[in-house]
Amino acid sequence: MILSNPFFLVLVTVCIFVAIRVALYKTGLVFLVKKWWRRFEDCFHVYQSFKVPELNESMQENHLYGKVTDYLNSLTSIEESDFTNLVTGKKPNEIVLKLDRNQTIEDDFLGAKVLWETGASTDSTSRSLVLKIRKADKRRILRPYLQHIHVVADELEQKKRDLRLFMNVEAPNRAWRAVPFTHPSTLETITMEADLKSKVKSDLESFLKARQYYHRLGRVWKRSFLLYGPSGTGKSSFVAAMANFLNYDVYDLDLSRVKDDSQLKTLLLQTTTKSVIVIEDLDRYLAEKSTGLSFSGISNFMDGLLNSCCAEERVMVFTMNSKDHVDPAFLRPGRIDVHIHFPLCDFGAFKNLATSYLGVKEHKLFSQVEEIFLNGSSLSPAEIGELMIANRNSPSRAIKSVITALQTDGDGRGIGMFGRRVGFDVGSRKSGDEMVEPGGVFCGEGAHTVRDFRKLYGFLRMKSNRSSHSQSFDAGSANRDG
Ligand SMILES: Nc1ncnc2c1ncn2[C@@H]1O[C@H](COP(=O)(O)OP(=O)(O)OP(=O)(O)O)[C@@H](O)[C@H]1O
Ligand SMILES: [Mg+2]
Repeated sequence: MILSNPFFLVLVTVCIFVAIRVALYKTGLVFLVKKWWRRFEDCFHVYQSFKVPELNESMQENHLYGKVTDYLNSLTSIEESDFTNLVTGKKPNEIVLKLDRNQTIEDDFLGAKVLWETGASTDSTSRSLVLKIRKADKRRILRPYLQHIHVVADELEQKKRDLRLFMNVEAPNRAWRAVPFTHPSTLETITMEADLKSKVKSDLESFLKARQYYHRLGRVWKRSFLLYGPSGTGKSSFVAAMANFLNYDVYDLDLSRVKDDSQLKTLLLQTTTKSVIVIEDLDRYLAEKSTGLSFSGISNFMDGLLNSCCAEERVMVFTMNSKDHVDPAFLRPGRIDVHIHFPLCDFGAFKNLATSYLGVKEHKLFSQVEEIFLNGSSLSPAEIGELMIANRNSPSRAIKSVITALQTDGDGRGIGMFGRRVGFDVGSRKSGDEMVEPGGVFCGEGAHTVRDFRKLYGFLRMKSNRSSHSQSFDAGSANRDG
């Protein structure tokens, strides 16, 4: 009676399925079943195999083997492999997975499944890899798949390499001297508006992927940044952070060591791809006019006009304290693509610094600090950072020392920053745009407007209350600009 009841039968069947499923997953038998299923499925497909030996016929290294190995070790499916090696990576505490011999690893490409088998070569001394592609997919995916491996392996190689810092020297036979570049600054350690930081990040990311795009437009694949702002606001640290993010070498070009335009050309010619070329304090050089370099020499250098071989895949960065007195021709779109303003600290930046330097997100003294910032006082992140580092064992003491410094050294400096912020930017800045392509400008200014008005209000209040402070404001401002 019970057996003939359909509800009972359904219930029993469901229970049996659930029990089998639990048993399969709990015991790991599911992997065995998957393996058998794959073998069964493979019976209905014809595979074509391609061997990638470690050594070629003249016993030299086959570069493709290294690239494929790097590529396979980067696949997430390596974790599914029956046997993998765990080895230490380059970074401290990093552990990476590496395929062992006689393993099979699966990969998906354009909807097709491919298999890689690792094994010893026929002579059993060198190793080899075997790619198995279904015959039905071969024509469609083989070439693009190998191309894809090349691209991914090159990217991985780029990430692995040790960065170098090049400085121009006045030696007869060589233009640049290199030292290892180990600056610890990263985009994460730089205090700047979160929105602006993510814009810079995505700008750099899209630059890295834009080779075809630039070439289609007939443009050299390079991007130029202008970092401007008072001393100690993080411009140089940001250059290092950019280089670390891009994984590019840095060429630090000291213009005072360049005799003439032709030497400048030679220096550019001797830079390599995947590099950040930096000229610090360009405004100072242009103001001094004491070098043998001409306007066209410098602007051609900035354009990377010589030809694509020496300007491709480069990021150029120019830093300035102020762009007010710089000929706008130097700053026009195309010559400088992105302008980034590095202001003195406001309360938001102070809080970010307190979080990273002191580990405090909130503090009872913060309201007092905010009040002082609203009154127009400010210091550079470098100045505040130093006070915090010196007092890092006691956040209260650190914040008190910042308050004292703001009241003494920082009086009126924030107003100077404000004065610059409301001023019009270079001609390349289009109204309302924070970023314009090409020749885009993204400055943190737009987002600050409300805060700026509050600062202006604070400043006017301060001026009317304490007219004697107008002198210290001027001095602060002069200090900053000088
Ligand atoms: N925005 C910031 N975020 C985090 N640290 C900062 C920031 N600005 C400055 N610092 C710290 O202050 C120090 C000096 O900064 P940096 O040399 O980058 O300033 P700069 O703008 O290049 O100054 P200058 O115009 O004098 O060359 C660095 O040690 C850096 O860590
Ligand atoms: Mg600097």
